[in-house]
Amino acid sequence: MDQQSNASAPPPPLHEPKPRLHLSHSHLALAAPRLNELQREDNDEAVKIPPALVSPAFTPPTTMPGTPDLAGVRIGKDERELGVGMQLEEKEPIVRCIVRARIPTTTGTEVYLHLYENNVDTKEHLAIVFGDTIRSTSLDAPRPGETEMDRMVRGAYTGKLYPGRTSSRLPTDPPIDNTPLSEEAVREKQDRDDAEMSNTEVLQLPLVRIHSECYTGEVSWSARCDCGEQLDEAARLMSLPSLSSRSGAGSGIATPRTPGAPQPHNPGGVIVYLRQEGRGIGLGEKLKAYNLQDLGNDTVEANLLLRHPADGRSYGVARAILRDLKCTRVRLLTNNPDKVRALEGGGVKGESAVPQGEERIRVVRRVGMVPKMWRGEEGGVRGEEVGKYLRTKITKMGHLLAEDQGDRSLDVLTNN
Ligand SMILES: Nc1nc2c(ncn2[C@@H]2O[C@H](COP(=O)(O)OP(=O)(O)OP(=O)(O)O)[C@@H](O)[C@H]2O)c(=O)[nH]1
Repeated sequence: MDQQSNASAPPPPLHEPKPRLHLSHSHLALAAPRLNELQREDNDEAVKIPPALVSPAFTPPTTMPGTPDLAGVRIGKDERELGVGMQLEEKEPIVRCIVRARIPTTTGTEVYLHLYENNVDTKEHLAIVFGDTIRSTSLDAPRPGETEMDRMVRGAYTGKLYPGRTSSRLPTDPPIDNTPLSEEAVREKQDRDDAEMSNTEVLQLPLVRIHSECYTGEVSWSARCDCGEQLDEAARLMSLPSLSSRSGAGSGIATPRTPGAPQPHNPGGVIVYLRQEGRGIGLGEKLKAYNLQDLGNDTVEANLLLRHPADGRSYGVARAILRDLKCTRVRLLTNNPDKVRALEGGGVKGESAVPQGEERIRVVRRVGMVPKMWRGEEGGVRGEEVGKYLRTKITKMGHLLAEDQGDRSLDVLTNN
């Protein structure tokens, strides 16, 4: 006998298979000299036994004080132009937040984990949301036939859940308004000149990090890369109390507030966690790349020797997730210019089709991520291997770091 269910009908699937990435000739050309050298060595049977692996150092779960200038640096014209390493997408992805849940963390900060589905791949991309002001439009949208319990179970509630709660909304909540903005309203918002924003206004924009999955750096304590440290640091910065001016930067301490003065609104933060392991090549291929690195290649050469692009990632899903979270003007934590370009819409072939009634993302400021080792701080990932990796990111992948920071850091790295 059919059982009556009061659960809402599942939404239609969003997924369509993603076209395979193509390797450009320039990638192979870059790798060719090293490839020839390897082949020559191979013929001579002279492949050297790799030096012993350095023991992996532990990436501390907590981060040290020390805060970059959270107002960030203005984005210049060059950073807005299309990069060479980026994978172009055929169309703007569509995303939908399937479920959200509160996660109390070991540092005491509560975050809201949002799990997304999309129409370009079958991966479970995530948004880790800090603060209570950022909400997902697709999660909050009512679904036909759903009950209040359904809404609470999928995380579409306001405030906090507690035993016995029966409504997903609080009596004081304003009605849900999911009407798309008119074209005129969008244009009006977009026309505002970001350059005219004061630092105080900029600090009211959400802090965003687009992070790509790194099993080795985040789970198995790898000191080959800085991924684990960057994830911890992004979380630490997003957990800081509202920073209302630059004077708080550098100390890791929020600017003291004058008693009675209006409290600055905390803009919150988002780590978009993309399942693009190994810069998009997957864990298996990344492990092969590590073996090629032990054989004397750098991180870019190793990818190319495996016939993968130096960087096989794309950021359309991140763009769509940020729009879903209504984070359209952001401070972006990154050294990677491709992320700035891609978020602003440079990652789609031809004209970027931003869905009607939605805004284009603007990276109003870029906040650099400087490794602790470079800042002369304790902790963080250190060692010769991460040094080489960071140097390659600067010299071959165009990562943006101030000259003096770069030079100093390279000294630290090479004298290690
Ligand atoms: N193929 C490959 N991938 C790596 C290697 N080391 C780290 N990764 C991957 O690189 C990605 C980390 O990049 P991110 O930290 O998101 O970004 P980024 O390009 O370094 O730029 P930032 O925003 O400045 O950190 C993850 O997917 C890692 O798995 C490597 O040696 N080879």
